[in-house]
Amino acid sequence: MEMVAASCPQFTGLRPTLHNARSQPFAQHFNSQLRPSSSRKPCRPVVAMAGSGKFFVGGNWKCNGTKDSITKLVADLNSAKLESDVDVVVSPPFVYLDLVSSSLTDRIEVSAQNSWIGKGGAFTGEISVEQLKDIGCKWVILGHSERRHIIGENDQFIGKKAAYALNEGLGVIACIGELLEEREAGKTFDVCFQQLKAFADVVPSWDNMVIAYEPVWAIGTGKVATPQQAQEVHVAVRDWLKKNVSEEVASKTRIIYGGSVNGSNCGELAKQEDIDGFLVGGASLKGPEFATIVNSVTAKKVAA
Ligand SMILES: O=C(CO)COP(=O)(O)O
Repeated sequence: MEMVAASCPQFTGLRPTLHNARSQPFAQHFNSQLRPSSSRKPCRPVVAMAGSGKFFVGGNWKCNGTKDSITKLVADLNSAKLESDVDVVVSPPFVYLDLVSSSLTDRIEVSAQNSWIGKGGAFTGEISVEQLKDIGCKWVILGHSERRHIIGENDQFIGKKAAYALNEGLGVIACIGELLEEREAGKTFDVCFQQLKAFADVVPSWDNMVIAYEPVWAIGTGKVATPQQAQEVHVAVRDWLKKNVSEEVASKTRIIYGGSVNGSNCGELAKQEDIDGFLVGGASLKGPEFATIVNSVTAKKVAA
């Protein structure tokens, strides 16, 4: 890490220098359920490394797996050799969270794929932040494009979920990214900035936030963004944070890339200065390949 700190600005804090409103009334209704900001508890850091600039790799298992396949995946992860200077998180489906959380090595933290917007109660089918913490979850993925575009969550609803989770002490992996037609219309930055702003408007702190840039056209398609395409957006996101939040948040917040990352393309992506890790879908279901992606931090060190 020392060699990296000496030569790579992104590990020193001296960095050079992207909806669907299915039901606005639904989101508005729950706005009123949130406590006013003045009565919120200050954000409790759950993970000491958040904001440290450490490489971050998350595995989003989405709606995949069975008890048998997940038990095997956990065994593979438990025996994998992982570079030490990487934050590693896996995100199983809700029903397997407890199983994973109780059988996975402490080396890897566990994340949920969603959380309720406020305190639990009469919300059929939802899972509260309090319940996630109860079973050892440290993180939650919010704003994933599948929830934005398939389930219909809008920017404000997602922002409020993030604010609630952060206030209650969970780390948030906040996803942003453009659709193919938005990219082709030259709106990539506009879309990402609008999604970012919805987070920035409400979150109490960026200390436990990781931003995942996931171009929707690259998710599950095998069509990975080129390292240059990803780097270009990561730089723009960092610049937006610098101008609209603070220089410190811009330099400390990890911006990770997601979209068809695999064991073969991770090295070239990791070398990009502003790519601070990955959010991996399909390839995270294979323990050895996921380990290769985690260990792509070595490519970053060499590049630095
Ligand atoms: O959506 C993703 C991670 O959240 C990326 O999925 P894939 O890696 O399967 O493209």
